[in-house]
Amino acid sequence: MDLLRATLYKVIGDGTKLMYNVMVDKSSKTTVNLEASNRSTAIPNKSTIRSGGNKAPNILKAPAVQDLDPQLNPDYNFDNFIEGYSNKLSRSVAEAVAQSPAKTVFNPLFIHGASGVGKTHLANAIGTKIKEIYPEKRVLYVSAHLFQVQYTDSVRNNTTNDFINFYQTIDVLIIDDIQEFAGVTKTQNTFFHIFNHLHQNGKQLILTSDRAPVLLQGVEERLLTRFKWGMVAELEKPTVELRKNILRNKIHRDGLEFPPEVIEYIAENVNESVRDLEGIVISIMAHSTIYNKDIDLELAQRIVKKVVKYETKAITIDDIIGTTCKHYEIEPAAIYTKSRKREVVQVRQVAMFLAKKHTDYSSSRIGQLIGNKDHATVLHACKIVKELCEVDKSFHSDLEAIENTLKKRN
Ligand SMILES: Nc1ncnc2c1ncn2[C@@H]1O[C@H](COP(=O)(O)OP(=O)(O)OP(=O)(O)O)[C@@H](O)[C@H]1O
Repeated sequence: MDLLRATLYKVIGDGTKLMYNVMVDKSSKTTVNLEASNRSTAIPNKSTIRSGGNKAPNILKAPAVQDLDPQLNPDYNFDNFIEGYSNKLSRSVAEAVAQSPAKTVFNPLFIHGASGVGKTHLANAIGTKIKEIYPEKRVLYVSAHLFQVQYTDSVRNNTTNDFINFYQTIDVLIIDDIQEFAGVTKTQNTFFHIFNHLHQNGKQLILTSDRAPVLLQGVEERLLTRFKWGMVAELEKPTVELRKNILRNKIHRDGLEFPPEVIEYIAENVNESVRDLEGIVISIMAHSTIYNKDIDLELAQRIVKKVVKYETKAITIDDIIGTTCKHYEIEPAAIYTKSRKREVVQVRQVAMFLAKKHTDYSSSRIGQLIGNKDHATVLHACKIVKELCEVDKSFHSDLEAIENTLKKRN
């Protein structure tokens, strides 16, 4: 008793009251699961509760709502989850679940999408909102990885019953990155039982994954079918408009000011993940502060280039001809004619210049492919284009526009 008391005071707090009840079932040699109210409990003084981080679920602590740290990130809420076309559906469903956990048809709610599109944010937002509206609910956010570690520990320590009992007391269970369960059969099996228990008892499950259920290889079919019982909602890659809004919001929240063309540039070129957008804002801010430099397009371009993998799919002569003709509004067929019309000649020259700059073809080959000319014509075209660029602003910006279109075609 003394040892137990001293340990409880140390771990939970002074004055923790220990109540226990030992039942031994000699006939079956199995552990008896008791209802929470009958089970041994240790109720800490409210003033001395310490956040244990739910690292290893402690059955002694399980029944007290106020003693369960939901492990939610309060920075991830609905207020700062910006809505756009690509996440509208998922966000609406998430809000419905937050308003009425386990009372909608969205149970389980399975949110999937590529890395950095906001799955963890949205899942946390649901949990945070539920805690706001229903403080008495036992909400728990846990990564699939941590769930698996806890399960493995419980097997090692022979406390798997406690582990399962603990999870069966949760009202809203959020498991992030469920794809991590692939290939770990025993964890899946245990989760299957927890899932069934919670679902049958009217508890809400929220799962996130980097892929849709049908693509989750290494996850048992019986789990996959359950994942599809409720709502499978995809968070798509953010559209350019959403990226702009997220950027503006972040910049505003951080008390910064970025010129509009910088926001446009970042939003147009960083199109995979919101995490990348946030990283770029931080890098730009750091560079501007450390080097005492204004935030301008040039700085943004330098930083974006380091972060974004420009897929350098080789530019072809056909790409160049197509883009240049489109820009100058002439038919590509005109390039291959003998026409000496000024506009056709100029388009040929621009195409030759761009081919020299962006492809590895020799001048003779470029000449052959663009209007069947010789290599001297190609070199002459390059010289003319360069000279024109230096003296004619509008010609220069035409060329830049064509080059930008060529880069973006990837
Ligand atoms: N719509 C949004 N509005 C505001 N911030 C967002 C939005 N979507 C994502 N974010 C932010 O982007 C970052 C990455 O989001 P999050 O971690 O939720 O992505 P994820 O899809 O869970 O990624 P992963 O699969 O790699 O874990 C977070 O800082 C998050 O706040």
